Amino acid sequence: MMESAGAPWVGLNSGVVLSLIAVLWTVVWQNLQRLQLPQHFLKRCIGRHARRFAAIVDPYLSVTVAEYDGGGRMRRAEAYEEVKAYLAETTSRDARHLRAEGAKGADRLMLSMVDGEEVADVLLPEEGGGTVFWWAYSKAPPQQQDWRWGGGNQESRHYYRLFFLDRHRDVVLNTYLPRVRREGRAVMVKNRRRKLSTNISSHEWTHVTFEHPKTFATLAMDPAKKKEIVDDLDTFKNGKDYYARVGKAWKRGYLLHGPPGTGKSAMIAAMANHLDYDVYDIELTSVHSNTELRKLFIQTKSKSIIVIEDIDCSLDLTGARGKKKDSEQDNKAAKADSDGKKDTRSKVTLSGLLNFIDGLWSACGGERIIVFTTNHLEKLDPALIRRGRMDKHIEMSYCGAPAFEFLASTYLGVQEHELFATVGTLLQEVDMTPADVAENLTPKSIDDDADSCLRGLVAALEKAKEDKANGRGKDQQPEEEDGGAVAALPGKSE
Ligand SMILES: Nc1ncnc2c1ncn2[C@@H]1O[C@H](COP(=O)(O)OP(=O)(O)OP(=O)(O)O)[C@@H](O)[C@H]1O
Ligand SMILES: [Mg+2]
Repeated sequence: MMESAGAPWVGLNSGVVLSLIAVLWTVVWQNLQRLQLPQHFLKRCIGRHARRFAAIVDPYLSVTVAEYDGGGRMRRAEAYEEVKAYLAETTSRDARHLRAEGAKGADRLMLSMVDGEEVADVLLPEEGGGTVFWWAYSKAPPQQQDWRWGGGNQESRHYYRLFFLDRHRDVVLNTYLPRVRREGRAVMVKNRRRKLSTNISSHEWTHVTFEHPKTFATLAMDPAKKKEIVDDLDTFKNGKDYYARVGKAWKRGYLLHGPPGTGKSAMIAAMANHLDYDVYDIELTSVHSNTELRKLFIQTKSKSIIVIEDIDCSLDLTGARGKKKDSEQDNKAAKADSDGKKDTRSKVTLSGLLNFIDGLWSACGGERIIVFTTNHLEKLDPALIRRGRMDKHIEMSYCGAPAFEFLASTYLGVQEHELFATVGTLLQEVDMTPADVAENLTPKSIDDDADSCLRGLVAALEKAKEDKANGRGKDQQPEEEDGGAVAALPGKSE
């Protein structure tokens, strides 16, 4: 049953009616003042009657759910997201003008109201049924905003407003709104498309839908090692109670190290797919200070993997903590180089990063994984990678025979072949990354088959062996800019 008679109060007509009443009220007020009645009498009189009068003029109360609440502009209010999701699911049939966004699943759309649109909603039968509420969607004009929200940004902020009668106050606050939030959360989970976010500037994330195909099923590595990692991730994901019980922040740090092309980035994608988490890829060189790093972190949501790739390249970490006073370094970090030289390294300091990892973790809720990757483990400050910060160190190494056989099965669909033994022996003699092996196993033309691909791989391995014998192997490749030799190569673990 719809109380459609109530609609005009919140519709276009309400504006006209209220204006008339406002004019009348002003006239009455001015005449009362002219009568020169004592102020306290006026106040008491108005106070007593004002609520009753307001209830006659507009019997509807309202609850506003704003896009950004008291937490500032950093993060959209959860309640707002939940109401939006709830209304998208339950009332899109009633609204006349809708906005559509892509949802999970290629053909699906998530619908929401456009500005100024109103829809009705009713209580469920078990909640008493029948009672009608009105939801309106609108935006606050820029001048009404808190200046802290946008600085110079004059964008409007949106809000949902629920209208209801005074006699329904209890049921709205204690039954209806809690259900709206619950159901909204369920809709969000259903429609959730995972995001890959990266910081385009020092304080702002931008995101695309995360659709990386890599899974643990297609990641070549020692099966025992793979199982250990998958178990570790599962234990973490299901460990909410455990972390609460032992009083630890619900987070886990992984350090992936190994030469280029050994699958570190592929492993991160597999982790995100396995856990169904979002990924935040922090580009440290765009972050100008520790404060900005903190701001970026505060904006991340739970159920996410925060990634800092090639940590040794983006940050001057070695011994930084010992050499300089932290606060001094923090201050300096915010300023440009005095000699005007362009510094491509981040101004984030080691102490800033350490605070970021363990200090703030605890304050910002849980279920976050942080992953560092590096090609040079020995360059990292021990403080950064000690257990408790980087709980699990995973070495990604050159391709061994088992990894090769796994790749042959994935890429070519062959489990056995006469060249397997030759490839296995050659892989013991030369270092080839899984990336290079995978590339050799990828058919390049329509005529390529398992045979030709494997022969190509054998040829590539023999050439690498010859180069190594002639002193042109990987170990002799260019030295680093700072003159240090390329790190000692880790042995095969497979
Ligand atoms: N162990 C592996 N199993 C399956 N594919 C792999 C493996 N290692 C690498 N690859 C493939 O090789 C390519 C490069 O790998 P990836 O980018 O993960 O290397 P990386 O270790 O992150 O290198 P870098 O240190 O240069 O960032 C990817 O396409 C990936 O799918
Ligand atoms: Mg990588």
